[in-house]
Amino acid sequence: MSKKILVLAGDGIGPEIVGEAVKVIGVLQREYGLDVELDSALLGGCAVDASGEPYPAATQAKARAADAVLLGAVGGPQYDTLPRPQRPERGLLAIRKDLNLFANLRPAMVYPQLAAASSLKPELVAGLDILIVRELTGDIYFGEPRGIEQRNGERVGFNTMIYSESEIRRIVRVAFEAARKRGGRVCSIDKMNVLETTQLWRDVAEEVARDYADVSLSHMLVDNAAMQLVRNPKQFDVMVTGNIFGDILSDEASMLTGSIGMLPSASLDEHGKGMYEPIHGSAPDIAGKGVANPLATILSVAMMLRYSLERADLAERVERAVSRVLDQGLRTADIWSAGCEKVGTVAMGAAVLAALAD
Ligand SMILES: NC(=O)c1ccc[n+]([C@@H]2O[C@H](COP(=O)([O-])OP(=O)(O)OC[C@H]3O[C@@H](n4cnc5c(N)ncnc54)[C@H](O)[C@@H]3O)[C@@H](O)[C@H]2O)c1
Ligand SMILES: CC(C)[C@H](C(=O)O)[C@@H](O)C(=O)O
Ligand SMILES: [Mg+2]
Repeated sequence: MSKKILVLAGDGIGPEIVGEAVKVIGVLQREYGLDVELDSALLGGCAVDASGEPYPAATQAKARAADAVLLGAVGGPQYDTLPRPQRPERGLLAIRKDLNLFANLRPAMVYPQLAAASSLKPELVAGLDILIVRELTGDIYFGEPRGIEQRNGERVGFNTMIYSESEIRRIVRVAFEAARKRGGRVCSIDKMNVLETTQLWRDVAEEVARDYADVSLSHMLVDNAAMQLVRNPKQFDVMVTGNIFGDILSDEASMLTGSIGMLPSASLDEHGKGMYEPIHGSAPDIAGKGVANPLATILSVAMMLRYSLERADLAERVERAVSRVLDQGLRTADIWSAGCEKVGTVAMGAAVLAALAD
């Protein structure tokens, strides 16, 4: 039976980059026997515009019924003054929570062709291949109480950082399982010197490690981890951390690879259902200009093929095609360097389509 993919283009550059990724899926369907049905729905600002809600019931029903979801990005300055429940980002958090997508895999890999595009020296990043495993449905993002209120004659803002041991255990297990198939090393990132939540995180990580004699576990405080990522990023194999630290560290790691426009992600539940999206946002500063890099979204399709559609062969085909267009010297503006050919979103997508046959 065909698998169902729900496409949520979202806002800003979302429709531009998702357009190219959907063309890739189309070629895989027509020429490589990928058996999927595509449907689409609204999430984020476009959904607010249409229905007043960022995660409408119609989208929820389709998302629950889908085997995998492909998302562009949501948000934009025009929505930043809306009441919080109507903000596009709330829609994104709601779909992650609703589908129980607790395991966010954010690989940061440096393509050899792009080592010079990194903001670090090429020798520091050449060959870099790290996996950030970010918990996605807990932490300060979802903790209650939260709010802004008057206390003693002034406004105070507050959020709650909270993790249960079962939430920590299941994400740390994901990291250990991934490490087993890679370099065999997990570094757990916390702030246990200050925060009780992350003391528990460290304790549970140690407990999980007892079941994985073949994988080594180390710990690092998050401030040091942020520094080590730019000092010597190749020391890491798998990094596992909570929602807020993972958000920040994965954007930092993206620049090691040349551009945030290169980093895909998979957000998975316990059963292999997933949502796939680039880690970047809706990039309002370049939306509508046809210059956004579609490769993170196309590489997110590769992750979907691997994790939700059981087509690792096609995932490799897509990843090879991306590497091939980089070999050809084609670059969107964010990864451009002297001597390369600058192309826009559609031309980059077309080049990947052509390279699929290689
Ligand atoms: N998953 C998501 O949907 C998601 C993620 C992050 C931010 N956002 C939202 O996106 C909006 C903009 O946020 P921001 O500006 O902080 O982050 P952003 O990631 O959208 O943009 C940061 C910078 O990176 C550039 N950039 C991002 N993606 C690119 C691509 N594919 N090609 C070339 N350049 C790219 C942008 O032009 C910008 O200069 C906000 O509303 C934010 O909430 C959404
Ligand atoms: C838009 C925002 C809610 C989101 C997050 O913080 O998780 C984004 O930054 C991401 O990394 O996917
Ligand atoms: Mg982020």
